[in-house]
Amino acid sequence: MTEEPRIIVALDCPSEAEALRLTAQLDPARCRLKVGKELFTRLGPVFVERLQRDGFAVFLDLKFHDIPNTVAAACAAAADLGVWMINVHASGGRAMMVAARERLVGRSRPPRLIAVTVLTSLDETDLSEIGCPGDPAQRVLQLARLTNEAGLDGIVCSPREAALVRAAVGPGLCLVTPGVRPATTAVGDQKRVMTPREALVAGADYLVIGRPITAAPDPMAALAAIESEIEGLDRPPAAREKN
Ligand SMILES: O=c1ccn([C@@H]2O[C@H](COP(=O)(O)O)[C@@H](O)[C@H]2O)c(=O)[nH]1
Repeated sequence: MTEEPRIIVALDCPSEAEALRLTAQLDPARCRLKVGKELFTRLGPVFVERLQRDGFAVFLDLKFHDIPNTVAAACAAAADLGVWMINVHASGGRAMMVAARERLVGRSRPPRLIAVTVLTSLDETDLSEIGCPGDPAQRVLQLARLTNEAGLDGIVCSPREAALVRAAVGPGLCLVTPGVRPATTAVGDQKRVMTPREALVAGADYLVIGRPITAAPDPMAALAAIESEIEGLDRPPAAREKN
């Protein structure tokens, strides 16, 4: 595999031993890793540094959502770890996203800063219950536009909204999509999903995939099957230009 990996494996594990058992089977040339709230709360920055020493590019998925000053400071702390990508919630608003972006200016290798639009575990009914009635895709689009205006590098959305967002904001915004399920795997708590191939065809730059790989009997074989499914698909410009 010569090109930069488009698959980000969500390393959602209950312990360091379990996480290392998995990463020992994964190849940093073929996937990036996403460290989320569970692992970071248990193991902290030291574990992130360990993964990077092992050669993995790390997306630190802590989804900051707070007042601008607090989020900007948290982003600076995350950037100090030297990770590849960090994120905030777009619903924290324009001022919060701008503050986060500005706090990263001047660093020699800043992380890519992206914003979560609408969690892929939510559908129209869930959104209505939290006071946001309407089509999830329209809300994603609204938050994608706001994120773009705030000058961030990309968004997290479901692959179902990728084509709509691409058409509206163009090739410059990086689209990172969880909610990806190979046809034979369980959907679980995800509600807006597509297969890996469908996601890339729709315009996703990166696929975040957890349980279909991490819960597989042979994680590397599961990753290889996904690679075969997406082989030959062109990389969208946002991913080609900025790895
Ligand atoms: O909208 C979102 C934002 C983040 N996630 C994260 O992605 C992975 C998905 O894991 P699967 O096992 O493939 O469902 C997980 O770490 C989430 O926290 C998301 O799913 N949706």
